[in-house]
Amino acid sequence: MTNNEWKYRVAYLGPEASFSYLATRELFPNEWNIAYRTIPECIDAVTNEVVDFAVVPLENAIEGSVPLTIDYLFHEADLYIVGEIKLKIQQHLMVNKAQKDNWEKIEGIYSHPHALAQCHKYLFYRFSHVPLHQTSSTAQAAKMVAENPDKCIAAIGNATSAEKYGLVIVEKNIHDFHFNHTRFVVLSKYNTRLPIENSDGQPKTMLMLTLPHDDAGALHRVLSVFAWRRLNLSKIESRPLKTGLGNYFFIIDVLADENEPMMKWAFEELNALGCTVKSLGTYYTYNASE
Ligand SMILES: O=C(O)C(=O)Cc1ccccc1
Repeated sequence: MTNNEWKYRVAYLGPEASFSYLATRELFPNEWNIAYRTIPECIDAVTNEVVDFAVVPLENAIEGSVPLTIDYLFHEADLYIVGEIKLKIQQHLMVNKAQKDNWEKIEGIYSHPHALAQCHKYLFYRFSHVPLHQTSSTAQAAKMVAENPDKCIAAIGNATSAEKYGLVIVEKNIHDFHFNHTRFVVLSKYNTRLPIENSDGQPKTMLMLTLPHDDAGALHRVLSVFAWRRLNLSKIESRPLKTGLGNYFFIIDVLADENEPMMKWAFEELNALGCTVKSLGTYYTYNASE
């Protein structure tokens, strides 16, 4: 991505060695990557043009969508997805070197809520009596454990964070399901596309859609717009509109380019049906998983 005069500034959920950092480094190895404390701060940095891109987690294979990312994109931002990366996620239990012989007596386990949830069974069967504490990221948990050598506590995160913050991994691969991948998306203020090498060449378009109010069969009609045009959907999900119980918006991923004629006509028909549709743009996926 580097050209000679300009280094892109890329926001990620820090600190260094988080999974978001690993995803960012895969896609932007030579750029100027900047750590932020929360996902909304990463998104705001793009909106306010403090950075050129943000890399944020969107969906995990075990835990499902990252609601904070999806809701913030719908309610608070007006950005495009310009690329995607799929990263294999391996969660390990790690402690401070000073506590390495006491690790079975840990008094607290710290991590990002998604990481804690990905290890739910392990934690339930192995450490059911130990309080779990949420941190802003897995790397933040590792950093905190490193800064508190006197406390008998553990973090859950990746091997890079153990190395970076000088922790000892005491149990490897504690996530409950072997297939554990996360989709991270690259956000931009502009509807461009990252030139992703080694993508599978399959364009994908993410739509955010609201149905006309109280209209029986509305979702069926929306799906038929895609179905008879043979536009393949890879995801559909509803999220609360936050205007009252029972009010939702839909996130729909279509395996097609938004500029294809079939897609243009689909947008027209959706509008004619009374839907509000917003395309977050077409992008390609980089597969960093093994
Ligand atoms: O906490 C991190 O390291 C993140 O980047 C967020 C996250 C957490 C768990 C799985 C994937 C991403």
